[in-house]
Amino acid sequence: MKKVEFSPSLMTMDLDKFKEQITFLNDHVDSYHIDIMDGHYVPNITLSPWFIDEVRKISDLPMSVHLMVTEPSFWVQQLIDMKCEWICMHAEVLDGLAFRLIDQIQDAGLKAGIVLNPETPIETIFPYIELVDKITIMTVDPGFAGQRFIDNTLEKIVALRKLREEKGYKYVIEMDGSSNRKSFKKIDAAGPDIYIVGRSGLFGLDDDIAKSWEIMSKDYEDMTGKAIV
Ligand SMILES: O=C(CO)[C@@H](O)[C@H](O)[C@H](O)COP(=O)(O)O
Ligand SMILES: [Co+2]
Repeated sequence: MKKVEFSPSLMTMDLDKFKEQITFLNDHVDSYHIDIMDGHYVPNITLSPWFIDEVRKISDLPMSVHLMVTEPSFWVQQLIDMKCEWICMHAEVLDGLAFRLIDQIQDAGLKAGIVLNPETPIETIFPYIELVDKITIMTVDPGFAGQRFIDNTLEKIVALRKLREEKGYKYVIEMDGSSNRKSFKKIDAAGPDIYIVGRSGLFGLDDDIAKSWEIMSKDYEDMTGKAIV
């Protein structure tokens, strides 16, 4: 069975424990999830390219940027210049830009991802789905941590897996939003490749990141019967 990956959403980490948490997670996770918001696409402002540079000083792990912005072109070029390994853009702002931006990212040797809001159907990205390296299904409304899990988004994960199997597409499937003890079982049944874990699933579980990781691993194992490897 293919290994499930966990990618911490760093906007929910404890900034007063930045070095301690990143140093610990470097040995346990496969990538970092960096939420960049512009205050327009969603009514919030969080991380930035500067933050990626700070993480890079103490980590060699791939960074996956989740761009919640109305002008993706501006941010994409900056992230390409920084050689950010995964650049993920919301499908809802890609009309008339999708092919150009996906090419731009991939021509630079980086990976292009597409993110879908809870109410956006997977059919929206069918014209370019065969090109993309990752598809992220939002399981909450974008913009904030601590929101309720939207169950019917999981149907899209199931459909994407089926489609990949049938057509031989290359994308990996990621979920983002409120993955924790309460939702692990239903997420596991849908079967994404990557779980984004934030405050409710990881950072908020204990003051000590090693203990939080241990609790999260146990939660996942209790709820799915599978160990985190
Ligand atoms: O993109 C977003 C929110 O717009 C996510 O990456 C969240 O940062 C994460 O899903 C929070 O998870 P919880 O803290 O709510 O569990
Ligand atoms: Co995100």
